[in-house]
Amino acid sequence: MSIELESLCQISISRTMRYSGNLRLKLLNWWAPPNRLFLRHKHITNADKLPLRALNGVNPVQFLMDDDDPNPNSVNLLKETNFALKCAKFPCIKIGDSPLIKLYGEDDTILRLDSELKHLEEIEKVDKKFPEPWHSLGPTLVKPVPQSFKEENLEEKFVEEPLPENRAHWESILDRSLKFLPNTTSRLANLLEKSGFPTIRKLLNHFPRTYADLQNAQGAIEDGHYFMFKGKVISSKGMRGGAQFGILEVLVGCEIQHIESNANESKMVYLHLKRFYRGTRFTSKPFLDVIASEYKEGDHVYISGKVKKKNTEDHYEMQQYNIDMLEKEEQKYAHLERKPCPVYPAKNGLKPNIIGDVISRALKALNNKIDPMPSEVLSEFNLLNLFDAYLGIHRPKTLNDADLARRRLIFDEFFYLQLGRLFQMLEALGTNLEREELLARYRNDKISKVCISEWGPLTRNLLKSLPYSLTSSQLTALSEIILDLKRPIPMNRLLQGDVGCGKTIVAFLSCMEVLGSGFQAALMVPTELLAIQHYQELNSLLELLDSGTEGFKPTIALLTGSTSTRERRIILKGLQSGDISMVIGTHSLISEKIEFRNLKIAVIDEQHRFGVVQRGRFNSKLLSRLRDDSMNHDFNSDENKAFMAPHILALSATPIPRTLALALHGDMSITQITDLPPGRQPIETLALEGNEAGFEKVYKMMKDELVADGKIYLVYPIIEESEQLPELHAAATDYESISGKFEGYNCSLLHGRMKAEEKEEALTKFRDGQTRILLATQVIEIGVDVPDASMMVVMNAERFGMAQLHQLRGRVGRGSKKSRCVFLSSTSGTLKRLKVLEKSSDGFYLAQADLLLRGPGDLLGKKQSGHLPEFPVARLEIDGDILQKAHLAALKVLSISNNLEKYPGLKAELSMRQPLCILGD
Ligand SMILES: Nc1ncnc2c1ncn2[C@@H]1O[C@H](COP(=O)(O)OP(=O)(O)OP(=O)(O)O)[C@@H](O)[C@H]1O
Repeated sequence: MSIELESLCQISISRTMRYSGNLRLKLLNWWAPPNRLFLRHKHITNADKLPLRALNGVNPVQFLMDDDDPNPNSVNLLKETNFALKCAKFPCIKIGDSPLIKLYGEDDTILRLDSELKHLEEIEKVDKKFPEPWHSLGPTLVKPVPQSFKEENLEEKFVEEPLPENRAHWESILDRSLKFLPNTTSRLANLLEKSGFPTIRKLLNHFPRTYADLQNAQGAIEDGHYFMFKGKVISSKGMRGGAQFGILEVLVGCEIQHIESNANESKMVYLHLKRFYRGTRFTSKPFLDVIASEYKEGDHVYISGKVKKKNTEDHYEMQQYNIDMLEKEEQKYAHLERKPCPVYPAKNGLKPNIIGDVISRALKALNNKIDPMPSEVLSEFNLLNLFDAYLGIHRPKTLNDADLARRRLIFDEFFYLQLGRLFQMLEALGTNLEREELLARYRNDKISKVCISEWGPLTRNLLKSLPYSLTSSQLTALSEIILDLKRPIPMNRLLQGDVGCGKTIVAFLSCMEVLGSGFQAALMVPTELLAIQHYQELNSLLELLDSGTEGFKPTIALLTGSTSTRERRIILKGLQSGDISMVIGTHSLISEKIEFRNLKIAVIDEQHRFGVVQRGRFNSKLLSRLRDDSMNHDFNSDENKAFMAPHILALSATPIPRTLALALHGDMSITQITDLPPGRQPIETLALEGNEAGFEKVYKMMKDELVADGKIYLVYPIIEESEQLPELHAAATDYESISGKFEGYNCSLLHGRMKAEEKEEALTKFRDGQTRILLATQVIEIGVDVPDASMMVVMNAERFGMAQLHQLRGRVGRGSKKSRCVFLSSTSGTLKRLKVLEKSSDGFYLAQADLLLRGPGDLLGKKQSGHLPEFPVARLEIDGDILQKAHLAALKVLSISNNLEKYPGLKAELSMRQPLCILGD
């Protein structure tokens, strides 16, 4: 009985088995020289796949079924099997006289490149006991291939394999299983899959940990180093290594320059290249002869890999190597340039060499059609195409190649993140016009001139009444915001500025622009204290309004957790009816019960404390109302404007470097206030050890400050003394002793456990000058504004993060008075970090330094960094410029095709990387 294969390269026995119940094919073949199949007893089990090859491409291969099976059942079963039935399902195998049986479905049929020899090698490679052949480092050189195994032709077939309809080329290759790679047995593919490489993309994204220096073996050859050689094969032997394995040993002689003596002298070194094949079946003579015959005496070869000295002088052993045949004359005499050699990290027990070897094969299977990135983006942003990037990172000729490749791969990480966020935002918009409008805004993020005359009368009125003039960056920021407010789509803007730069007034004026045209505004802040402060400040500014001109004075309400039920009810009613124009409050503003009549702007102060989720909730609450309403969606009609999602203006004093801001808020426009109001004096900063001498010095400084009419904040890490942390100073505990020490100057206490009115009273007394020393915890960190506070002392300062300390320091120096800040450390060891603050008062610089020092997670704190996506290659702290480019590129792509219809490849890639984005989260 025989099975005929029709140019078939692989049979999945498991499919046959499944199909034919208990059928066990006893195949006699193992591996094949040109015209015959070697017969060997082998039971094929359910899981086995046997790679086969049509030996001359035309004649069918014959498999002989062994009728001498010691187990008669299998033969009987075979005989009893109704092949006619099977053949209907598998029409390309012929069993006996039956019609052909097809083993795979149309899509799965892949022409395999496997040679039996390669198959055996792979089995070796997964074996843990022996070192594996080393992956190729010289892709330009020719590899010796046994005559009958025409690898190149088969590779071509792999690449040109017809793709299923609607599947882009890059999608079909990069996202395919490793099974489809040339020379990869299913056993190896399964092993790779289990180790975390289910697709070719995953494998190619396993980047080298570092690059070893692959040197031309000209000088001294050091043990354990990577070298490349050119030489001639002296002998090639296949040997039995006992009953369990076969060994191929190729001896190569290389003539190298002997640098220890005269420069013109050369010497011979001998390389013993060893490869092991584990398994009794690899000990047979025919097998050993065939592997040995791959290399013939006198062959010119190129070898690269790690050397190990042998006992005999000038003899080296190489078990991790790559060998390529040098066929062209110029290759034989060309100088070998030193180059980087990728060193891969192991993964889930999989050895780096196996990984490197499969990566080599994957690279061979790719071509430059795999890149979905539009060519205009590649050229505008000076990027390598993806194919070259993969080659560059895995097989660089120079370290510069690797660096260029790395930049392209980082670009992708950022680009798809930005594209996803922007795409999602555009998807949420109804019409094409709105999308174009939004993109136009992103493109012209910066405005060139400020036109105050185009602002609303209320805004101009308040501006005129201010006791100071806005700085130029405050004016530009406000213009950008007002321009956004006039547009028919919701703004999503982040206003950043260092502590005390005057963001609040910009936010107030933005709200006035909206209130003046009859809409409502909401200002949400993280603490009650801040809500009260803003409420008081806005009311006192409105008092200054020149009531004679326009006559409209908006009504402002304060809504916090401490607002009484009765008052709350009145406020909610007022917001619903529109009688209240603006509400300032804490996160109670996003509670479900609040209904606005026509909210047009929501300002979120210190937005990083609320996190992206809460910001989104504010938004979606109103969005859902918009969707629920059965009105027509013409955004320009006045009625509909009331139901449009509100404009969002987020304020952030935490100086997030632009890089981080983009990564976090890729979907937001960013405005930065870069200057401070005039007349500010630099804060004199001192970092001291909090020992006796340190405290004495500080008390002396405090006394001087009080005598000079100053006001002092004392900041503590905790409220009450703690037994667990005896070294920490506590605000409430210190109150008595400080009051005693500075007799004649009143002190007050402010901490989170106090009631809202008590906090307000303490702050008001301090602001009014009734108390001159305020002992506080970090509740004052955010937004507290007492312009004439002139000194701050922070106890156990190392307990606070750098950004936090910078925020705290920003509570002083907010007026024209010269101010000082002292950071006291618990020990001398912790003083060093605090000294950085002595040198710089630039929040952005400090944040950047923090980012470099501690990485993004630490800078933002756990809560917020959870919103940061993970970047496998990129490091936010150093790759900010690439992120910026990626942002621009994403905008460019979307402005050409805002639904990505023109770029199906990008869309496919995006859906693969961020499926929720395309599906609609
Ligand atoms: N252009 C200006 N000229 C003079 N003083 C100004 C100007 N703008 C704002 N101020 C004042 O500067 C102080 C700090 O402003 P504001 O509280 O708005 O800063 P901020 O950026 O919100 O700071 P923080 O991040 O600390 O909350 C306030 O007292 C404010 O009145």
